[in-house]
Amino acid sequence: MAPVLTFREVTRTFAGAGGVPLPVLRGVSAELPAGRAVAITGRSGSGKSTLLHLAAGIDAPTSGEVLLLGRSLGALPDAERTRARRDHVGLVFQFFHLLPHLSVEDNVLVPALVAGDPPGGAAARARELLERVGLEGRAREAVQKLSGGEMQRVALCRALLRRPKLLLADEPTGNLDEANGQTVMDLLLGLAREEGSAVLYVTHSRELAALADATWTLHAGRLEQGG
Ligand SMILES: Nc1ncnc2c1ncn2[C@@H]1O[C@H](COP(=O)(O)OP(=O)(O)OP(=O)(O)O)[C@@H](O)[C@H]1O
Repeated sequence: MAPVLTFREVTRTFAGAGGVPLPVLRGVSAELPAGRAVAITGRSGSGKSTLLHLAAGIDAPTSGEVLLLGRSLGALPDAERTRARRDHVGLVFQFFHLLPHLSVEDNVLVPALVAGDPPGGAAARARELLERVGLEGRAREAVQKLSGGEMQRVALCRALLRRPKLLLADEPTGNLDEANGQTVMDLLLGLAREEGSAVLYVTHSRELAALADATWTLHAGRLEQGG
């Protein structure tokens, strides 16, 4: 079985100040097998978010390949790349990116709406996920009334709604206090494990990185793998 995610000799160079090339990733190769959780660590500016954006197909490598379930994202036509992302990748961000005026439940349902899934099945799945994160009683409330930790739990349900093979999270606890961050991280990893989703998450916290099965540390454009 192909790994969920493969980086093959990936480089990413940006145009830096004054147009000077800024090589952020200098040849990164790594594989994320199904069901594994990996934490990306490294100093500020080491390329953690860049790596995550490449995994999501939001950004493209300067050279090398990113493969999702064995298919090279760069080789896919735009529409197929979008579909691959929609069908197989769930995203969780630091600032939640929820639609403030919609209800909790409708926020969770957005990916099903975008994909044109049958509404009945999606609604049942949304309720099941909200129950698992302890928000079943809040389903009809406007999401903007929730606390930060609650909002991130909603965002987690949204990301998992369509049973993605890959869950990507960019500092999912970066905007939460320590206790809320721990709760969200426990839920994120616990639910992903139950669902069989592989997880790649960026964190600055050593404690939260230690919850993963492995760590990938970025340093000087290279990736070091740790147990
Ligand atoms: N679109 C872009 N254009 C130019 N430079 C960029 C772009 N995106 C990222 N960079 C640069 O690439 C480097 C790595 O950025 P990235 O956001 O991946 O780092 P990070 O490790 O996630 O940092 P942090 O921990 O501070 O969030 C930084 O120097 C950043 O300024």
